[in-house]
Amino acid sequence: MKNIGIIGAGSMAEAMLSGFIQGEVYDAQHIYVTNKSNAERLNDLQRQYGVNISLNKKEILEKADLIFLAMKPKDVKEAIHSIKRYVTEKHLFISVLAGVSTSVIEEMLEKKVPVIRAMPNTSASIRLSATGMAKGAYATDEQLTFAKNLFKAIGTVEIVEEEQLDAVTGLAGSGPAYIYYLVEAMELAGKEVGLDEETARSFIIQTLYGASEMLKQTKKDASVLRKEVTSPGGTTEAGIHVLKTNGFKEMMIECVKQAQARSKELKHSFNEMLLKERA
Ligand SMILES: NC(=O)C1=CN([C@@H]2O[C@H](COP(=O)(O)OP(=O)(O)OC[C@H]3O[C@@H](n4cnc5c(N)ncnc54)[C@H](O)[C@@H]3O)[C@@H](O)[C@H]2O)C=CC1
Ligand SMILES: O=C(O)[C@@H]1CCC=N1
Repeated sequence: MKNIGIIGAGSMAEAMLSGFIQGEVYDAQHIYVTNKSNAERLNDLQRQYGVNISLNKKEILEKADLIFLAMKPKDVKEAIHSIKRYVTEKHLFISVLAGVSTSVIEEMLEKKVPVIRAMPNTSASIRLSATGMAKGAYATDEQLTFAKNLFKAIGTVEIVEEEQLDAVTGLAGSGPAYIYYLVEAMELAGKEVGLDEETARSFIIQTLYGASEMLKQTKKDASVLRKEVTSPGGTTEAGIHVLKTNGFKEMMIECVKQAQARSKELKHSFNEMLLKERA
């Protein structure tokens, strides 16, 4: 695929194009970005990354053969309506939209277009995304392999059943935000235990990084690694007791389940919409 077109120039789009450029997967000159009408945002992206920009959807579809859909789910219908007349057999679509199934996109495009769904996260911007991926009815295995290799350049990729993408969204698509929220709490804790902001932040980042690498490199269960930290009657036990007695695990499970449920809600709302339109 020579050129990519990214429709929707927001947080996820920027994370991906940044990763593609950093990973030398696509030169900026081969990336075309558009959004609904925010020329200033597009100019900022062009200044920062050197990508091509245009508010002319026809131009984007003519220039690019690989098209990323990266608008919010609520905007997908209008976005697809604005491009479908320009879609040809040269196009392969990769959608990163939460909760919008490939069949819905195919129906909105009114063509048997190859569509692949990817659920990355914003760590793609530093090429450390965790991406789940599934192909639609008209995408080939070769196209799925191409898409997988593309996202492997900006992190890890797991091919899943499309039905599992709601779970992937809840766990990993939204996952960075849970960690950032934990860090916000730890930063407040650092302040309350008498550390200045910069010192606390430095300790927190290294502790998170170290724990992440311990999980990755030792391949030990988190419960085992936690026990290795927890001296009987020591400081860790005192801290973990607070988490246990306040339902920390139960809250995290519910957090992920609610995010998955929202992804399913989005999916069902689009299916309902299409059913009504067919009627
Ligand atoms: N932000 C994240 O961490 C992740 C987001 N996603 C998915 O990526 C998509 C975008 O999310 P964000 O980047 O956070 O949203 P965002 O609001 O930052 O970006 C959305 C972009 O779509 C553009 N847009 C809206 N209507 C359009 C139209 N008709 N034509 C062209 N562009 C249009 C907007 O101008 C905006 O630039 C969502 O579907 C979300 O589910 C997926 C994984 C992670
Ligand atoms: O919050 C959202 O809906 C998007 C999808 C996964 C992460 N952000």
